[in-house]
Amino acid sequence: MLEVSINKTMGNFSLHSSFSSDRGVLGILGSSGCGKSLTLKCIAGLHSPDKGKIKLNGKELFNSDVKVNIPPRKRNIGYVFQNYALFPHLTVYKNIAYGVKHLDKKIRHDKVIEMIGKMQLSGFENRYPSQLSGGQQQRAALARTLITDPELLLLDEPFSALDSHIKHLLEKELLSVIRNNYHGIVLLVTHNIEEAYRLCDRILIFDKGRSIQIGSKEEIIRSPSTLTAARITGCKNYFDVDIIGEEDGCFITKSKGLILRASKTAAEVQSKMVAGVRAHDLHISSKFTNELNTFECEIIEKIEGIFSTSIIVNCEGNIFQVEVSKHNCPHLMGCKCKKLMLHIPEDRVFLVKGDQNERI
Ligand SMILES: Nc1ncnc2c1ncn2[C@@H]1O[C@H](COP(=O)(O)OP(=O)(O)OP(=O)(O)O)[C@@H](O)[C@H]1O
Repeated sequence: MLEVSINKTMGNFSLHSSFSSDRGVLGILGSSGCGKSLTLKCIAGLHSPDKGKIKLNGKELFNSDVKVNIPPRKRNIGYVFQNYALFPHLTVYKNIAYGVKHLDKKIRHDKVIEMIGKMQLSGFENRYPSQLSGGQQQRAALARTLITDPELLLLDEPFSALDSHIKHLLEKELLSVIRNNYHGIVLLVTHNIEEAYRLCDRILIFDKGRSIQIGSKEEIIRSPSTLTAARITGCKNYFDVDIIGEEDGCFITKSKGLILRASKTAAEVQSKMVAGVRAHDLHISSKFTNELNTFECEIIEKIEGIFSTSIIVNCEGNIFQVEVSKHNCPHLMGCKCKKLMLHIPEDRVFLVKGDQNERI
């Protein structure tokens, strides 16, 4: 178990990071400059927090109250950076052996060969980093870290230096390598919600130096706690609403001409809130229906993607983006009609507090 509760000021930036994580992959998500890497560096011991505590599997790594600050090399933490940080003048074999140079020669050799096999680098032992592909460099960097048996693995945007077409393949590969060979705690920093969703069990969201929400990925997508958390996790539709009543376990909300039902999930509801709904949770149809939370809407624009189309509609004065799969709704693609029915499932509408500072 990793427990972090730290404060640090760097120039005019203040970090307040507080979360805990057990085994499995925790994705750290947030916009640029919000303190993700700084948090990792504090955990690894490369920066010292001004105040707070860091505990790993019951061992105190940092505690400002009793002046504990274990040096980085004694923390038993593996750190893989964006650019892999392999030694350019050492071969793959020597790069991997570097982390266990204190071991007896024979034991060290056996360990390095075993790790080279696990990371599918057999045959590349004598190559230099410049003679490897991005994926091979990434696996060599991971091998060099995992050979030290770290209790915690920190991955700071390990895919950012790769082309997008091989990124997907390498993500899958990295994940299976980690799942098969590593059973500790993994923190993975990423900008990308899709990547976080594919690779992680839980997600931690950062905003302006603060950790603002942690939970299972399903929970974070279903119920973001703030407008920023909704936006960072890719929500396209949000609008101001007044809460005008309650009925059958739902809030009745009003936004311009739209009276919308929202399941009661928000912890604290005030009279004015922001309602959000994800583009892929909305349904549109050309057939008229009287179903609850279903409204007539007018098509403003269609933005065609490879596999799906974004349909922008005006519904009672509110603009919604709806994601429609081309495969499932081919009839909507060629549809020339201007009016459609928009269904907004009540259990997919979340309510968060409005904050003008959080608007884009
Ligand atoms: N050594 C430093 N000296 C002064 N300020 C720093 C230092 N390192 C980081 N910062 C500041 O701390 C803030 C957080 O930086 P951090 O690297 O943690 O961001 P991040 O969330 O990882 O961003 P990105 O996703 O762009 O890598 C930034 O405003 C940055 O300018």
